[in-house]
Amino acid sequence: MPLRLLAVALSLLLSVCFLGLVAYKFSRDTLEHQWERGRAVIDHGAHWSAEAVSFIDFAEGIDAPACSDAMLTALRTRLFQHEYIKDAGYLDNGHLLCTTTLGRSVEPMPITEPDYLSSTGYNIWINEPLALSPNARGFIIQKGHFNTVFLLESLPTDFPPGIRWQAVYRSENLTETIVGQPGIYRGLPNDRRFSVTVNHHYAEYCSDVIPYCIGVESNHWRMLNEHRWLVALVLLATLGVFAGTYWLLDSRLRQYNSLGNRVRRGLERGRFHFLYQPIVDLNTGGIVGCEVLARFEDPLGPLTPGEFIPEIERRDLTWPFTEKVIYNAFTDLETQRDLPDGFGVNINFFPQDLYEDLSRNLPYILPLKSTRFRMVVEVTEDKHLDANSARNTLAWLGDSGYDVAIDDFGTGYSNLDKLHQVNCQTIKIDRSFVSDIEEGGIKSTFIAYMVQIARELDVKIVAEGVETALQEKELVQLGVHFAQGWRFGKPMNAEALARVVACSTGSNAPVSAGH
Ligand SMILES: Nc1nc2c(ncn2[C@@H]2O[C@@H]3COP(=O)(O)O[C@H]4[C@@H](O)[C@H](n5cnc6c(=O)[nH]c(N)nc65)O[C@@H]4COP(=O)(O)O[C@H]3[C@H]2O)c(=O)[nH]1
Repeated sequence: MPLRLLAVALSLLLSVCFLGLVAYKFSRDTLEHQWERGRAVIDHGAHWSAEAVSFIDFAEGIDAPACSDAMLTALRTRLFQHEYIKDAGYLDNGHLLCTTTLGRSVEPMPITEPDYLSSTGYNIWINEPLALSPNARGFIIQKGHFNTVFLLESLPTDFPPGIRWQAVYRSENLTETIVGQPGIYRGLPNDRRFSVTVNHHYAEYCSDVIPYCIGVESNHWRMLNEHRWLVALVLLATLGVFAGTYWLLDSRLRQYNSLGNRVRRGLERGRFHFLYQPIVDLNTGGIVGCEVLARFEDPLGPLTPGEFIPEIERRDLTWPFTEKVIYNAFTDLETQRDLPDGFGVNINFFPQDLYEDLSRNLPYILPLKSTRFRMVVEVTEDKHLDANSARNTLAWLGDSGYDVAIDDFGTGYSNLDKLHQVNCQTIKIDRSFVSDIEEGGIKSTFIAYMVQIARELDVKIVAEGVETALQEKELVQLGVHFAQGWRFGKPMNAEALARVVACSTGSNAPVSAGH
């Protein structure tokens, strides 16, 4: 999956999670709020009914004539101790004779049939018009000669906008609205007094003291509409989460898959493999050696040497890489019986490894210890080779039986005058000189000069990048004895190399055998 798509997918997932969490929290808070307000309504009713029971008990015990000043004073005094009861009255024979707020009535007021008779003998009126004021409605609880009144407006019904509710009196066969919007209370079973649907939150609470319940419902869309600004803010934050996550992931993934990291991981996980390009003796046509060329491929695709070599240098992985090249190439080639003893295996070294003297570790590379091949160290000339330590290493390599070849000779830092200071056995003419032959370009004229210098210094000369018969012919005429290039074979695997070596005409005498 392309990196960007992966980053988008992960960021989307995270943003959705964020939005989900906020929605969940909002939803929980709303429910919590509903729960609190609903319970407050129920608690008020429950407290009031508890107060009513104790008040009526007290009133029954007053030792004073009915509706006398002494009785009314005792009742009023007691009312001060109660929070919820707003009025109390004395009844006889189905008529109300006096109340604490109005005093003794001139005319005894007939009372209506109660809405409900509790199992403990209390008569209950719900949503009843009250004597104390023309618009007042309330709850009335009565037993014996006394009743108590609770005003409906003292219920804490300050629900936030968007929440609808209904309080009901609920007995076995009666569900009567006390206050609120009809149709909200659902009468769910005890264990399921709570429900969340796509559109609604619904919760229901009942008092343990009296059969008094409330259903509270909030509509999600109405709530969202109520909290428009909050919703806009949350959406903006979600967008921020998406953008932030995308930026972070994208940069992390890019970093993870950067050239440098791919190459480092590739080195640890064996993503390199090696190909071999034949080096041919132009006089005999025999293949006398090969150059080992690294290839890289990981799940993200291949990388060219032009891409991975600079990364290896940048990350100071040059020596571990060269060790791997040597280990793999010699292990690989050793399995090919068709390759003759003394067959030249050219390995590209980094000049900085010669400078830092790391190549002295060569004897510890196992397949090299017992090899029947001959290793040629290929190195491009650069400033590192001017240093004494590099020169000493080159001398040590020669003494230890390794050949040294100066690669890409004639380009960049290479310098004919300095050649005699470097201990080398071969120089490799860069491809750019060879490809110039056909055009008769100025560069090709240097080849004759290089051949002459090589003769004087007694070093072999190999032409790189030979692609055509004409180039081959010209090189032979100029006195170049060894060549490498597509004309003789592209980089190939070890089996293919062994096959072409076996089929090649002429002697397969190693490169060091002559020039
Ligand atoms: N157009 C054309 N090209 C030809 C022809 N014959 C050979 N080549 C290419 O020329 C390059 C020769 O390798 P180089 O000069 O050592 O240059 C190498 C070498 O400097 C570096 N490299 C490759 N493998 C290794 C390695 O294992 N270690 C180190 N240190 N460097 C390596 O990467 C460079 C490029 O390697 P490659 O891409 O494999 O490219 C190789 C080879 O494939 C031809 O006839 N025509």
